[in-house]
Amino acid sequence: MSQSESSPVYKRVILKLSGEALREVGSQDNISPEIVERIASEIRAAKDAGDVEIGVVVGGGNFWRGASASARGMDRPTADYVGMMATVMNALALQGALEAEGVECVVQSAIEMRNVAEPFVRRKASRHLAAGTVVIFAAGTGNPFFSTDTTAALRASEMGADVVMKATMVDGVYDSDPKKNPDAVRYDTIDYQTCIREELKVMDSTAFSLCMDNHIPIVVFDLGKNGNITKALGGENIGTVVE
Ligand SMILES: Nc1ncnc2c1ncn2[C@@H]1O[C@H](COP(=O)(O)OP(=O)(O)OP(=O)(O)O)[C@@H](O)[C@H]1O
Ligand SMILES: O=c1ccn([C@@H]2O[C@H](COP(=O)(O)O)[C@@H](O)[C@H]2O)c(=O)[nH]1
Repeated sequence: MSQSESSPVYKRVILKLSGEALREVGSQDNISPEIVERIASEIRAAKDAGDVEIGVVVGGGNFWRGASASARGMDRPTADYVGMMATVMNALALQGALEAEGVECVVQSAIEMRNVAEPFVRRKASRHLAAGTVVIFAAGTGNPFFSTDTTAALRASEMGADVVMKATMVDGVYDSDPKKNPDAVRYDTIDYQTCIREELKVMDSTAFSLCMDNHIPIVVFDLGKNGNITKALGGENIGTVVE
């Protein structure tokens, strides 16, 4: 992929932010204001640098994961609704940080909570994006048994986005989980079918399938490295491309 100054590589992007990455390693706080500020300033820099429309889906893994709570005995749908609420907390924190950076921003929630967020309305969200406003999609899909990765794939499909950028705790897609296998090998590019067939758990298979069906490439990159969000949104090749 090459970047030209006159035509941005991506017109409309869905940026999936890891919830887990919002927590500082070793801290008791689920959200690090410093990390959120850094992310917000990188998003601002990307907007300043180019004409890119940015929708954000934020995960909830810094607070809660429904599947883990369910494995410990909690009813799965209830556990999943708790997880979706967690994403709303992260969305509000990010909204505050973006506004402090002077970035126009709204939160749209898939579960109605009008005191803190607009309800998710597809056409309104699309208009916000077209006007240059960052839209943070909170509360996942609004349905249990899904993930925020699937939410990113879904919102990207609905919004006609060019790409899903998954900013996470690893720097790409490997042939096995690099956190468990130090000998894991990273791919520069990989196809959706291989990710699904080999059960590469960097994203769930529903998310891979939805992107595949709608021809939306996915870029997986390391959120922990300063400047990566700005680079990725600017079209720099800094992770694994799934297409
Ligand atoms: N084949 C693989 N390649 C890369 N990462 C993998 C692979 N298999 C498993 N993983 C794991 O997937 C994780 C990223 O996916 P996951 O959805 O769990 O995180 P996240 O996006 O940070 O989530 P959350 O938003 O829930 O906090 C990585 O931290 C990595 O350990
Ligand atoms: O559409 C959705 C999205 C999320 N959930 C629940 O929220 C948590 C946190 O999301 P992550 O993708 O793990 O960051 C998730 O574990 C689910 O429990 C959901 O139910 N539906």
